[in-house]
Amino acid sequence: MSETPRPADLIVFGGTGDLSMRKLLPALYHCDRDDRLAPETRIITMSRGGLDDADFRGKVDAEVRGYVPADDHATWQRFLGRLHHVSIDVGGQDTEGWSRTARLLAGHEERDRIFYLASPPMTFGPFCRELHRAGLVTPASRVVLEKPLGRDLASAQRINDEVGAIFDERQIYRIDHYLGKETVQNLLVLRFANAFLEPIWNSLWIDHVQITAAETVGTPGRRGYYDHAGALRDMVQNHLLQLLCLVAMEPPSRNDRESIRDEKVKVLQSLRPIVGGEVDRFTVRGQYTAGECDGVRVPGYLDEPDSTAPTEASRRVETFAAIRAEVKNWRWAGVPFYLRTGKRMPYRSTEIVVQFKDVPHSIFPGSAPNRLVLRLQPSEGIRLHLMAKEPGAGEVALKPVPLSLSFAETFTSRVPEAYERLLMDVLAGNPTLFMRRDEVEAAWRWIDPILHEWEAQGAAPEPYPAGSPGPAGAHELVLRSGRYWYEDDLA
Ligand SMILES: NC(=O)C1=CN([C@@H]2O[C@H](COP(=O)(O)OP(=O)(O)OC[C@H]3O[C@@H](n4cnc5c(N)ncnc54)[C@H](OP(=O)(O)O)[C@@H]3O)[C@@H](O)[C@H]2O)C=CC1
Ligand SMILES: O=C1O[C@H](COP(=O)(O)O)[C@@H](O)[C@H](O)[C@H]1O
Repeated sequence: MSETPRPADLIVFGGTGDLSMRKLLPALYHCDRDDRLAPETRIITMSRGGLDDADFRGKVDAEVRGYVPADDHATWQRFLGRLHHVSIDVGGQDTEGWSRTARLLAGHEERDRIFYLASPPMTFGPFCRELHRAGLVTPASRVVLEKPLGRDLASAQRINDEVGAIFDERQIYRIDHYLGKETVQNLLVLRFANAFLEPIWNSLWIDHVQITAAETVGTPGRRGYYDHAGALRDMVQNHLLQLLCLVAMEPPSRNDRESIRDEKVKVLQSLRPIVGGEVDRFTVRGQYTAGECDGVRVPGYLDEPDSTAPTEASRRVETFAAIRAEVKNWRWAGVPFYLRTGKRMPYRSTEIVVQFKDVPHSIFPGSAPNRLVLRLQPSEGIRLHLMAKEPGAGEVALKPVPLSLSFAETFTSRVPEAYERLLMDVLAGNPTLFMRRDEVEAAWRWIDPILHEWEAQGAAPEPYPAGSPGPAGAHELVLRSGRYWYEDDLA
């Protein structure tokens, strides 16, 4: 039986940004529609845009409507009624914004108070300090920090210190929305609730692993954020490394937040550092130029529509990154983990491909190694590529055939968006699927030398046309060891 939701005030800092409009507000609407928000729960958003409640509701009505089902007018109106907006310039000595926030929150100190920081990471410290100064942190407060936490190890440590000066670690929820995706949670179930995989889940049987997060979207309107992030900080440091951890981790002793997080940290600490001259051999960076994506002609990164003009930072930022990583431990010695992510790729797909080794001695011509594909999105599912005999008499002819599990076909209930799950976990005070400080910092420790080398070189990334599967260097990265990317699983 589901618990009755408790009334809460959810304060979303960065409430007019891309994340809020595309993901958070649609997810909250779905929660509302499923009666998972208490009637009194309010969503108070903040930005510098000078909007009031009515302006903001109008903006959401116009912009978020496209991301949610248009079937329930009454629920939509109820949802709009929960929204409030405070115009505030954090870090800009804005006292009026904080006074208005205090007036809105006054009298509701007993409620759960969630501060969701959906804003650039450099605003996290100032926001927490100003929040504390305004006297708005209650014992029932929690703070959610979006990724990437900082832009390198030093800034991540500083932000962790700054936020930690105001909130206890138990009140801090470091979000990586990939951990809320159904297939990602299913990866743990697949590995640790089935006996057959564990004996072959190692370097004796596995040749290599590919983790791809390909997007068709570009970065229109996000130059302010993206020029200072790039694909390595935006996707690899967090989402892709989290996926790598879940594939590579040892079986935890319990399904609880500390046991799982302990095992993930061990993987991050076992990653072989990529330093100095190795960076050119083991990493690739690209930036999209104009091309055709999803059948539409789109501009290159530098010509994306934005309120600010491209700068030198825009020219150097990567919208595609690929890395050959290695986990230096007994289980994974010699097994490359290829990671890649890119904007304006030919398809939207996030997949983990586990490529097994070939049979030690083949008695049939045309055999190919088995491959396990975990598809995170779209159409979540698991596929195992096996060899089978083509029916017929005469010579045995082999054919690779997939054994497929589609979640949509197997389970009738709607697969919730990752943010729905995670927002509900924050409201319920459950931090299991959130990252611990040492985990985030261990990821930065591995990423830092790559960033430093790229920055020291100062070179522009390799161009690739929008709608293509990334720069030529990405193919050379895998080809050097006689491998290739599995595009056919993704398309
Ligand atoms: N977009 C996405 O799909 C995802 C984004 N994220 C993370 O979420 C964060 C935000 O990303 P995104 O939404 O794309 O960024 P945007 O640039 O689109 O939005 C940033 C938001 O923060 C507000 N803001 C920035 N500085 C201040 C300030 N000093 N005072 C008040 N408000 C401020 C902006 O409002 P205004 O400028 O009007 O003040 C805007 O609402 C980033 O850390 C990103 O990594 C994480 C997962 C997915
Ligand atoms: O964190 C981010 O994720 C999105 C991709 O998320 P997905 O759930 O659609 O795979 C990405 O577009 C964005 O740049 C990044 O900040």
